[in-house]
Amino acid sequence: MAPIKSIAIIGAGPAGAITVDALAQEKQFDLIRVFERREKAGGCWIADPKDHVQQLPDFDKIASRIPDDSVPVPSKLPTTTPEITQYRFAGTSIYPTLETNIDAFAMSFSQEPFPEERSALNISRHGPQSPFRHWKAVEAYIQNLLNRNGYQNLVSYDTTVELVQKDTKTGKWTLTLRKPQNGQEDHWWSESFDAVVVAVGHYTVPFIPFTPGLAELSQNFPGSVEHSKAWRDPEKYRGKRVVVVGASISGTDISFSLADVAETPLNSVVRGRYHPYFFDWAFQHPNILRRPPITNIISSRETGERTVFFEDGTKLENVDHIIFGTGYTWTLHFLPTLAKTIRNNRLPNLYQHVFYQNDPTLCFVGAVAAGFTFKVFEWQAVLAARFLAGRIKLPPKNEQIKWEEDRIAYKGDGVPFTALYPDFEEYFEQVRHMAGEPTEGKGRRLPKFEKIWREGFDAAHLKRIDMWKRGNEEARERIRKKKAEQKDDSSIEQTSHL
Ligand SMILES: Cc1cc2nc3c(=O)[nH]c(=O)nc-3n(C[C@H](O)[C@H](O)[C@H](O)COP(=O)(O)OP(=O)(O)OC[C@H]3O[C@@H](n4cnc5c(N)ncnc54)[C@H](O)[C@@H]3O)c2cc1C
Repeated sequence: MAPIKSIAIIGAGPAGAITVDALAQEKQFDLIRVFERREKAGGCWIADPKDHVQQLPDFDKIASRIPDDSVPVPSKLPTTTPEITQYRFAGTSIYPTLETNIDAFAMSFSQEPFPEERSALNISRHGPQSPFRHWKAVEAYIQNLLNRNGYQNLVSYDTTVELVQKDTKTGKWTLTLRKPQNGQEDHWWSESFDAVVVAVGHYTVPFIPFTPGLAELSQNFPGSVEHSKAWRDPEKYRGKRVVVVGASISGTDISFSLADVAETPLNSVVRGRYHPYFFDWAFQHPNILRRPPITNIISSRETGERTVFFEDGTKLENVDHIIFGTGYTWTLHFLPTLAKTIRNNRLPNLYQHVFYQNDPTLCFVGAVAAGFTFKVFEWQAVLAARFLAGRIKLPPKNEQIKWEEDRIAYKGDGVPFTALYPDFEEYFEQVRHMAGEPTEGKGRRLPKFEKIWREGFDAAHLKRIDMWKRGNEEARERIRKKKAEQKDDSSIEQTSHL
């Protein structure tokens, strides 16, 4: 491999930010450039400045199983912004009360502890000593990482990478870039690099399972179908008849937040990734009615019908809202050939989830499922940086392929392939050994995996279970009191009739 002198990083979220530091600390590269389509760093942890996303636009696209996230880049540079761009920019998942869901110290990078400050708005459901952090603290944490050492100068904000192509003659990667120009035509240009690190996350394009009648419902009753990405505040749903679909992190949080707000009972569709020991507690809320998956929806603008049918043959009429907490679809619109190979929310041919086997000058940081995210990004970033600096070699391609085959045999070929849970330590240590130690002060040092991180990770889940148990108990108490009051009222009434 020819020496790597210039590197492009796509994305300035947590993965991109730590990659900048890992690359810079190798002190080996002439040029590091970061391209970020948002106006500032932070990725998933920055709010939409306009916060206009009450309902996601272009519902037809998100209702299909695999949303089309591609922007055609013609050989002649276009003069107008492709329409679909609107959809790709469609807001963030940030809502005012969002907090981290794992303990701050288990989530932080190894050399940058999370600031001590607790929930900025003091809205934590876990009390003042919450181990979790408000999203604004995470945003500041990522931006601080880039503020040091002049890293901000390396970032081109408001810049979307629309296409990445390898020129086989020069061996360089060419990035086609686009920057909006304040009401005027977008500015398009290209830049070339020896290597590219993709750090774009995978929480952009909402996934909504195909459901007969859903698109019609959305058309007949705009605002009735939403994705958790558009979730902001429970008040909007007060007294409304709501179905929440999904029982992973978002679906559970939304169901629990609505249980005392929406019309009772709240209908929660629970199946699929439902975790019997963890999320189960939230669904034991007395106001939540678990429902099996939706089979069909019938709606009519003329008659006002909005009926949802479930797998067990039951139905629910006059539904006001269906909220899908059904996750996101991985997309890579700027690498169209690779994008086509994405299956079951994983990109095949990535050795150690980082190196594209056919050409390891294309690396990925963050192409893994949730769990210890920030630290995993750090380990991956350091591994990629050491390799691109020419300080370590990768095993031959056949061994890389064998690694992937073995993992498929162990984890399957779907989402669990990218889940490092429960073998976090094994992966962290493997990557650390591969990356090796810094030489002559060059490179970021990776510490040994500490058991305490894992304990912190598990403790966070226990804290959430405690919160749910407390909430359930309080709700039961409220219901008991209400029933007792009603009983008192009716006995007074009866007495007065005597
Ligand atoms: C609601 C929600 C809550 C979460 N809570 C937690 C939590 O508590 N703890 C935890 O560890 N994880 C959590 N996560 C997971 C989250 O994905 C990670 O915390 C982390 O933000 C992922 O970092 P990333 O850098 O890989 O991706 P992102 O944070 O998504 O950043 C990717 C960046 O790439 C940019 N980008 C994408 N495509 C392009 C392009 N073509 N050109 C230029 N720029 C591009 C994006 O604008 C973005 O800034 C949560 C996710 C969501 C959605």
